[in-house]
Amino acid sequence: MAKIRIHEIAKELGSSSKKILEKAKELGFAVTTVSSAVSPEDAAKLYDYVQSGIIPESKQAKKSTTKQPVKEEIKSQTKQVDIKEEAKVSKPETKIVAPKQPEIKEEQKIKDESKSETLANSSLTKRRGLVIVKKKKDEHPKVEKSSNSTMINNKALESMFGSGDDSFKKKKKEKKQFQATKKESSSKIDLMGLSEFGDDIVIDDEDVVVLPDLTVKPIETERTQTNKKPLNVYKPAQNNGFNFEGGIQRSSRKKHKKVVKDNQNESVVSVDIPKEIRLYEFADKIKKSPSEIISKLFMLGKMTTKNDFLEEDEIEILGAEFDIEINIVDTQEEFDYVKAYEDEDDLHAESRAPVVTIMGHVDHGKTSLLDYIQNSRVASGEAGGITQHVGAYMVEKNGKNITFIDTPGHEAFTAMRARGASVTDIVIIVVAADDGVKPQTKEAIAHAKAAGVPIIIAINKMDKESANPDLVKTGLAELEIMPTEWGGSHEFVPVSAKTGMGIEDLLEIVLLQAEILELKANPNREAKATIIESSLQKGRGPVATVIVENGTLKVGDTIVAGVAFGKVRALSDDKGRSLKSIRPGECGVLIGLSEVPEAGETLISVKSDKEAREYAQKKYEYLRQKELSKSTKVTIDELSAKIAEGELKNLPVIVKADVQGSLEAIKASLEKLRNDEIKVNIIHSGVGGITQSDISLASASQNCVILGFNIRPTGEIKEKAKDKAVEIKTYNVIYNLLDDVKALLSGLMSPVITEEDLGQAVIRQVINVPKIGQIAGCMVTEGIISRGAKIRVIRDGVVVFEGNISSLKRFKDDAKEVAKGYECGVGIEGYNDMREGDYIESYKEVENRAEI
Ligand SMILES: Nc1nc2c(ncn2[C@@H]2O[C@H](COP(=O)(O)OP(=O)(O)OP(=O)(O)O)[C@@H](O)[C@H]2O)c(=O)[nH]1
Repeated sequence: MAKIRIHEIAKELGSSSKKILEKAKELGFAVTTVSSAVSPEDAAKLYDYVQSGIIPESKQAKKSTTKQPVKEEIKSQTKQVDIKEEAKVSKPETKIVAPKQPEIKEEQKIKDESKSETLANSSLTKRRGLVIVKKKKDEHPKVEKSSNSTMINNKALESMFGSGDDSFKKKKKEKKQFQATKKESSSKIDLMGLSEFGDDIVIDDEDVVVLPDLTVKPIETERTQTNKKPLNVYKPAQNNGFNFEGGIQRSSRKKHKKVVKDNQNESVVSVDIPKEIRLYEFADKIKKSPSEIISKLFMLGKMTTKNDFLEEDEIEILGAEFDIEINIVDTQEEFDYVKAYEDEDDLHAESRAPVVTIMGHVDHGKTSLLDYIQNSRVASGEAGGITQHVGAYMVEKNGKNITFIDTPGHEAFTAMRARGASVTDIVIIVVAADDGVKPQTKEAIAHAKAAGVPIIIAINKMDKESANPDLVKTGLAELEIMPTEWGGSHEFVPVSAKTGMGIEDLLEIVLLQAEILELKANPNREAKATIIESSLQKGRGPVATVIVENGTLKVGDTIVAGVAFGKVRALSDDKGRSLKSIRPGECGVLIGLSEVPEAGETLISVKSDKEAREYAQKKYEYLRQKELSKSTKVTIDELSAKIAEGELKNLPVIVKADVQGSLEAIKASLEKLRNDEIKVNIIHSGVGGITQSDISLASASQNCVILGFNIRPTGEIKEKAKDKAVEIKTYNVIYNLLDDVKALLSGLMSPVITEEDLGQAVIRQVINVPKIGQIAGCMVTEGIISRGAKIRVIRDGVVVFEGNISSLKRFKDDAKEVAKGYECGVGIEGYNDMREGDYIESYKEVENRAEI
């Protein structure tokens, strides 16, 4: 075989002859000049060496080249097995070198690419238009490998086009290096079983090839998008590889957290929260936005506004939600003048007068009893004979004072009775000996028991012939009120308010009981009293009946009672005699307050006007805010209930009364007047006469009525009411007021429709009249058949039709009605299926006014 000269090889390789000569020498070829020639095999080795720079095979190649014939010759010799095998391993390439020169070039190209790839590895991810594909190991001849590479190339492209996802993943993979927001699954592209394709980008240049990446556009698009990322709300969601829902929510929370954290850096780990706090104030205290609080509460089923007051449990839950330790502080203490009063030590205490409440069923004689005790005629002066308001009276017995609270017997005063019992030391329950235990007797006992006060039973009307004290005793025994003679612990005193029988005994038992109770108070300090009733009196202003619990109330004292405050201008007893002071356990009437205090309110004497004003103002502000808050704060349940209420018809009323006690009683009774369809809606109420603004308010509300109790409208007010067509109704007996309202409500209710049967007729014959239809020949069997009335057709006891009569004739004449025992012809509107033997029933619908 012709030898090849070094310079020829150099020429072919595009290198200098000198360099190739050196390379040949390095391979140990016997060459001296560039004109020296080498065998084609050696030339191939030289090619390889120059191109790859790898020597190893040089000597071996030499060896094997020289030994090849030997190997072939001694193929069968076992001694040569090692060499043969070695040769086998190292040979394949050699064998195909010559015919495969172009392939070598191709491989070289690939290698060049690989090399450039290797160089590019560090900056690989910045490149576009190239995809790194892992090469298969050199197990196959290079031709195949080369074609394989082409195939891989094709397959890769195919895969990229066919499965956009995969290529996308690949891109993500690359992108990941410079943007870590998208954590996509890093699944690998499986090309021709090359499961590691697309794996980590740490590339061994022997094993990879770089392929053109035709998916460059999407990548660019995505990159552009990526660059715009800051606006992307889903950003955190992409980060967490879970579900979107959670992702979005978490994202927002996370985002918030970040913002809040900055705020929180101002430290909110533990905070003092006042008991009464509005939502926005709370938000401010815990460094959150009100909307965050509102949405938290909304999740808990509470609809709130930022001005609403939060309830204690809401505050606690919110604290837990935001992980903040909350100490609830009671700010009411600020204006809790009662507590401030009680906090002061009471070292000195003297015995005081007992406060007694008389309770009992209506007409059992409470007022008569008190009247007798007082030696006056209170009962006779009362309108309708019913006590209208709570009064307090004082009597003297054996040089000691006893204060009585007279609670009205009407059921409407239940609430006030309960209140009366709470300031009471002893309760006398009056039971008429001729009537026994009645519902209000039971109620009174329940109140007294609840207040935990001793009960004395006065069996009244003992003068009556029908008096049966045992009836009272057995009735009360059922309520666990046992007389002492039956082994119980309650005193039963038979009395007569009419004759005065037993009344002295009753008073003595009261004093005895008071002694047992050891009632004590300190008369030498500021007064603490309870408002029993209050009213606005012309020329006197707000007037309040009080019972002093502790201390002494004196004229000139600075006082506060709820939102009312002032100086005691005058004090008087129940008979109007002026007093200088009222001692503990005693009662009296005072004037001097800034406004009408609520019945049941505690009154305290304070040291300065400023103090009194501050307390009152703070309480006023507190109540006002509370009221405002109450009107806006609704739970979801309440909301739906309110919507349902919209269906409810209501009677708007304005109630005005002379005294607070009556007003409360009327309001309580009116609120009870309701059913599923209607209710009374008290749009305004107050103590005092009817004012211009009451009229304006009433005229602004449709169908509003002004109800006055023990008050009369003056000429001017009357005029205005007439002008504005506002109805004013005044009363001096509660029953009458309630009856009238009931009647008004009944008018609002849908009428009750009832049926009135008129009569029945049996059909004996049915004839068809052309153009008219069926006419039934009937015999009236009961009552009458009336033409104007409604009818129903009854067949075998079953109603088969209901409607109206179209014609009713007696012989040939039209008839208005046909009575029992007569025959008639009946035509029915729109009904032509009458049969012999059917009954026709005639009836009338009557509308009755509904009553509540
Ligand atoms: N015979 C007799 N009649 C009495 C006695 N006590 C009261 N009455 C009469 O019973 C009626 C009701 O008496 P009141 O004192 O008004 O009864 P009340 O329990 O105060 O009634 P209210 O104020 O409506 O709660 C009056 O007609 C009294 O004259 C009594 O001891 N004997």
